[in-house]
Amino acid sequence: MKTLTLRRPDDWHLHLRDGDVLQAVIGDTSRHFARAIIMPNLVPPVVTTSDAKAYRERILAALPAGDRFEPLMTLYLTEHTDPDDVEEGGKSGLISAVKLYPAGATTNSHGGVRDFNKAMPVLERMAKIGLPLCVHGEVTTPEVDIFDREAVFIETVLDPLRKRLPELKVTMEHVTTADGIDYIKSSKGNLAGSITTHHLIINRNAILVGGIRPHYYCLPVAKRENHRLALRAAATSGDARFFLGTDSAPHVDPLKECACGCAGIYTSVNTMSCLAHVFEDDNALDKLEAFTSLNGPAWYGLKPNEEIITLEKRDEPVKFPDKRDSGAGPITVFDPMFPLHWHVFDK
Ligand SMILES: NC(=O)N[C@@H](CC(=O)O)C(=O)O
Ligand SMILES: [Zn+2]
Ligand SMILES: [Zn+2]
Repeated sequence: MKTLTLRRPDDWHLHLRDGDVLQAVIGDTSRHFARAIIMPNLVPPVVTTSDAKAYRERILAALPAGDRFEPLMTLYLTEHTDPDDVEEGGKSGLISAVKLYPAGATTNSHGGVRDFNKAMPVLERMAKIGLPLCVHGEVTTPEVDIFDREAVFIETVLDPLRKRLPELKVTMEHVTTADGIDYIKSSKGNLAGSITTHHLIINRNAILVGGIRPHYYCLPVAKRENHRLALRAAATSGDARFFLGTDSAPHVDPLKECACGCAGIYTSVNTMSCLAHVFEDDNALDKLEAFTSLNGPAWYGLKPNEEIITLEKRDEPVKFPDKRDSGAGPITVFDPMFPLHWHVFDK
C-alpha cells in the first residue's frame, strides 16, 4: 500500500461565504487545511479592516468544535479604499493581502476597480509595506473573447502595473493559461501564482461536450487542453512560484442550474485526494508537499505548518458526498470524473 506523509496543507485562495453556507462548508476546509486566504467577495464585500475583523470572527465561530484553523483575511480593493486603513490592517497582522477584482470580472465584482489610477495610492502604500496584491487576472472589455481574457489582462493591465510599481508583490490567482505560467516564470521574485485543483483536471470540454454542465463552470473559465497541461507541468515542477489555491467557490444548486448560472466549483471536500491522484499520474508525488504545504507559506512570509497529514492509496475508492447540504440549499461537490483512491488521514 502506498502512503504519503505531508506537512498539513494550506489553501491560498478560498471562498467561505457567510451565514448558512459558511456554516455548511467551513468543516470541509478545516478538516485538512491549517490556514486559508479568505476571499472578500461577500455581499456587501469585505472592504475595511473592521469588516475583515468581524468576518474573521464569524468564520471562527462557525468552525466545528475542536478544529484549529487560521483564516488569513483579505480586503476587497475599491476605488475608495483608504491606504491608511490598509496599512493599519497589514501591520497589525489581521490583513494578509488585498484583492483586486476588475469590475464585472466575476462573482460579486461590480464594486471592484474600473480606473486603476484611482487605486494607485493604495497600491503604492502596499508596495511600501510589502503587502501582497492578489489579482483576479481577467479583462472585462466586451470585445475580448472570454477565453483570451487572462492573456489580454497580463499584457494590458498586469505588466504595465508591475512596471509602474516594480516593488509590489503580486499573486496571480487561479492561473488558467500557458501564457500566465510563462509570465510568472519570466519574473524575478515579486510574482507568484496560485493554481486550482479543478484547472489541473478539466479542460473546457468538461463544460460543453455532450450537454452544458454548470458544475464545471467557473471563472476564469477552463481553457484548451494545452493550457491544462501547462498548469500541470508548473504545479508538479516544485517551482516555488506556484502553489495551491483551490478557489473552492460554493454556490447553491439553484444558482448554478438555471438560465444564467453562477461561476464557481466546490472542491474543498475532495481536493487533497484529487491532487494526490494528479501528482501520482505525473510521477511527481514527491513534489506534492511543495505545492500544497511549502511554496505558499514561503511566498506569504509564514512558516510551514508543523502538523502532518497522511494519505494512503487503497483499492477501495474514497466515498464523497455528491452534495453538501446547507441551510440555503444543496451545494454540488466537484466530480473529477475518475475514482479517487487516495484517502486522507489527519487525526
Ligand atoms: N472562481 C469562480 O468561478 N467564482 C468565484 C469568484 C472568483 O474567484 O473569481 C466565486 O466567488 O464564486
Ligand atoms: Zn477570481
Ligand atoms: Zn475565487
